[in-house]
Amino acid sequence: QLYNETVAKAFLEFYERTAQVVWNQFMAAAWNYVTNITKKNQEEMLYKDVEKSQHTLYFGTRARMFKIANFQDSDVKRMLSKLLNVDKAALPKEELREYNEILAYMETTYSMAQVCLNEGPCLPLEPDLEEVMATSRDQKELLWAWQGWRDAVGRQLRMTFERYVQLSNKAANLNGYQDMGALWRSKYESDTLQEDLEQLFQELQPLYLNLHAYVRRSLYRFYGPELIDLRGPIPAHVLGNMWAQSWVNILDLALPFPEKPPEDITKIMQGQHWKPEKMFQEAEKFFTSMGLLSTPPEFWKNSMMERPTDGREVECHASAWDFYNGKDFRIKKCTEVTIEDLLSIFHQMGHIQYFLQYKNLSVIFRAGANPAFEEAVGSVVTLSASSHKHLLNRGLLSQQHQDKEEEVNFLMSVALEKIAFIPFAYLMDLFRWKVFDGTIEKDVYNQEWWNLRLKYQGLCPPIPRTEEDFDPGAKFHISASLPYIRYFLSLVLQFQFHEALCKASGHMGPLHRCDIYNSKEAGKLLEDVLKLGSSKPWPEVLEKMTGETKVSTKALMTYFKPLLNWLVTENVRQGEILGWPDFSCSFEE
Ligand SMILES: C[C@H](NC(=O)O)C(=O)O
Ligand SMILES: [Zn+2]
Repeated sequence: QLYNETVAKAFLEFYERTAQVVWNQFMAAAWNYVTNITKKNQEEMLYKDVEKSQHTLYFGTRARMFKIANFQDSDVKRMLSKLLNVDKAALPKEELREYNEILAYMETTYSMAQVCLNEGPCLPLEPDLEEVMATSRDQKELLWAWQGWRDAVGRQLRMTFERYVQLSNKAANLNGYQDMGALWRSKYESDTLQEDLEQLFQELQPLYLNLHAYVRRSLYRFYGPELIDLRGPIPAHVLGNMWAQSWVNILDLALPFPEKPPEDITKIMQGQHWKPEKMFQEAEKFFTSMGLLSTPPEFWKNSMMERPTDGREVECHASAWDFYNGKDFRIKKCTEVTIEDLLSIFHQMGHIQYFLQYKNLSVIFRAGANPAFEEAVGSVVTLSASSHKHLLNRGLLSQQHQDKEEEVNFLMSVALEKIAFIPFAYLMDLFRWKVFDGTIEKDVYNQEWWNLRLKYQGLCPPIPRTEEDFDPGAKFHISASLPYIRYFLSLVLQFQFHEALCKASGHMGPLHRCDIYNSKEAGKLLEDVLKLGSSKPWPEVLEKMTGETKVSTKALMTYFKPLLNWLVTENVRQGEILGWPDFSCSFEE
């Protein structure tokens, strides 16, 4: 029986009404679990997850009966096609339960893991181990934290991860995808995604290789030749971050003009007695200054802004939550009073602003134009918020600091965050796509992980690794089964957005001096994009914002041009070898 468009619209309305309730109940149960990790709360969450999957499956199978090809209404067609992918709900009941238990086990193992000192306290990742990785300059202490974390998390997850891969691929197959990597990539609605990503990566290589060579020299000066080989990869534990994904914490070792050190904004914040709530208010104020939406009272009442002190076990990894009832939106973060955490809160508040802007759309369209758009919104605001102009205006700097040398110092601090991140963000899903498609077999997970870390990031493990280890599992998004290519694409997109919003705000001059704070024009441009959610193909949404339909590295390269010039000159002066030719990391069979 040919279902027609009228029936389809009624079907979608029925979906809409029921989905809001079912999704809201699941989100509430999931929130209760991650902010109070107990067996009971896990059971409650798993139960609500089953209900959500039953709902998804009920509507997903019935959506198949519509011949949408000859429908007129493009929204109806787009909504129905999105319902067709039911993800893990396609698994048989028993396997779905096993899969959900595996997902909960991996994420909980990560969130509860600690590294214990010989005698004395056990340290959690946030804030303790991350603090060690950021501030210690004793490579033995760094090694202790680096190895301890991987022993406590990665090793525990290895076997479970193998079963996770099997069930993920089975779910993907049941939805008509080759493997789970193919299902993840389908969110970008592009049949040239992988080639386009490789192209973007290649364009950014000169910037990364020059930064890598320069930082390697800086680390050589501090740690000496027994630790750093000027022609080789950098050991992964001395970059200021547990995963070497951001190098901003070793700015003091890599400052181009050390005689002009930047002000320590963390110290200034602490000196001004900033508290987490004030950090959240500061981030919200940025958005309202642009004429964008403010957060409802529920946000301030229900968010978790600090690690609880009542003994509750929580998942500290920062995240933003939409409860799909148009009213309840939250951020969960174990906030410390630091500039790094302030910028992270700007990022999370960007997710909240997206939720607020598209809250009146159908639940089916309450998502970013693609996952990278979701990540880019908060990050683009962070580019303005971290500018000297903005920090000075907000009383977080005492002077503008913009002579030529201070400007290079500033751009270096941004590059240590953004440019260092490029190869890490790229390889995270290169690894998982290969695991899902079988290119990387389970008995060489760790060796292949480090092959990619060497090839793309120019890093080696500080000590030989074995196949007892599972180092990728020591990164939150792998334990939580969260795709990561969104962050790579967002890295390029946020500079494209920044250029467009700065232009709209009437900014003149270098891109890195732009601050869109208070710009209603920039706010209007951003609002028009965010309120579309995922209702239109993302190239159309990108064109609305930037006039372009393709992701382009041009804006990013413009932003960092002064730094690249300085880096190339400096690296030539030092006679640096770019890259790490003919090196391999030592590996125990
Ligand atoms: C970049 C990414 N941000 C996030 O998860 O919010 C990370 O932390 O690895
Ligand atoms: Zn994010």
